[in-house]
Amino acid sequence: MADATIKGLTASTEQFDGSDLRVLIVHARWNWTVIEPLVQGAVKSLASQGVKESKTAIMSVSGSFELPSTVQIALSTGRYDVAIAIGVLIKGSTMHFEYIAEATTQALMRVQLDARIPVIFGVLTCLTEEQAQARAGLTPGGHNHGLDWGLAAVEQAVKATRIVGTRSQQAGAATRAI
Ligand SMILES: Nc1c(NC[C@H](O)[C@H](O)[C@H](O)CO)[nH]c(=O)[nH]c1=O
Ligand SMILES: CC(=O)[C@@H](O)COP(=O)(O)O
Repeated sequence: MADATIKGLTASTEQFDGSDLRVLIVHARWNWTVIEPLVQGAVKSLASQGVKESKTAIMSVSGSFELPSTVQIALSTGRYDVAIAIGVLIKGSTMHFEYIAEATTQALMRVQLDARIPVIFGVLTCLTEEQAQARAGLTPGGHNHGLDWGLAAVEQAVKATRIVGTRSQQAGAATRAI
């Protein structure tokens, strides 16, 4: 019998309505065979929670290192309620992996805190190609993590809206304060 695992995302007991959300996906093109199913998984998950295709923007960048700046610039437009940054780093023979993994992770955290808009961390940091394939649901027993990123995106965006109000409510509050 295969070893049981306790790992993984437990679904919330609450259902989140994504129908009003504007979602940005920025993905790298490095390691495309794994990126493509991850992006498809995220899109499928968003749609299953009501996010409209017309309100889902998808942008690509070359590598994971380019994710933070592009997410930051896009969020600065005020057009999105949440972003999902998707990249796949696979350990090679130099220290490239370690530097990019660390810098990209730190930068994506900074971008979401500075923007006060949730950024979902869809960056896999894999030691082997097989690890990446399993996490994109490409091998038996694997699981497409893009599905989880879509769930996290809608939950975070809805919860952020509950805390600060919708953008039109925020605009109203600012006007009254002035
Ligand atoms: N090796 C991987 C990279 N490397 C490319 C960098 O992310 C970047 O595009 C380049 O250094 C130019 O700034 N990117 C990945 O996403 N995954 C890798 O495994
Ligand atoms: C710049 C690169 O992508 C490359 O030199 C990194 O090499 P490795 O993945 O073998 O560490």
